[in-house]
Amino acid sequence: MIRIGQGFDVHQLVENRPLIIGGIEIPYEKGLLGHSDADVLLHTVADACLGAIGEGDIGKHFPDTDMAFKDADSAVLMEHVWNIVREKGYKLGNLDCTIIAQKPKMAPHIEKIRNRIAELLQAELSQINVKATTTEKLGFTGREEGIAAQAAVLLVKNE
Ligand SMILES: Nc1ccn([C@@H]2O[C@H](COP(=O)(O)O)[C@@H](O)[C@H]2O)c(=O)n1
Ligand SMILES: C[C@@]1(CO)OP(=O)(O)OP(=O)(O)OC[C@H]1O
Repeated sequence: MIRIGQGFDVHQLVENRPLIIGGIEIPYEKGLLGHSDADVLLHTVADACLGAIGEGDIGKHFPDTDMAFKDADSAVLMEHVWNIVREKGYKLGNLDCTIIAQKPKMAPHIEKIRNRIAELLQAELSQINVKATTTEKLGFTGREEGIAAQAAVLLVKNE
């Protein structure tokens, strides 16, 4: 059996926060605001995985009202989600995701992010694709008020 999931997330860009995307810290003058480390890409991937197995979303598993998740490392949340996926008997088919950011330029960081996600999902590099796009200065991402991410995942049931 195969299952498809999709994810979408947005976090506000503010001063005095580190910019963490896809499990890596990116040197930049601003960072993303959230209850956790606000890793917009890992939240999106986690949501896509939870969606594929019919397990709701990360807010259900890690409520932003719970101080246990204050400043949480989203890589740890992602590992937790991936354990749920594995316990249900699924492995990764492939993951495709997009970071929507006017700035910073993501291209120099894409391979590192891809490697980190492959590590977190216990997958081959060829199963993971990470893209970036601007919105041509349009909308909240274009005004650099925030960064969004979306993902599509295919999970395959172990034989
Ligand atoms: N934050 C970003 C946004 C885009 N890129 C790369 O630039 C290419 C062109 O972007 P457009 O928004 O004009 O389509 C895009 O395909 C990415 O390769 C980036 O590195 N960082
Ligand atoms: C990750 C969680 C939990 O710390 O908080 P945030 O970092 O605010 O992220 P969001 O994508 O708004 O929702 C999921 C949350 O419950």
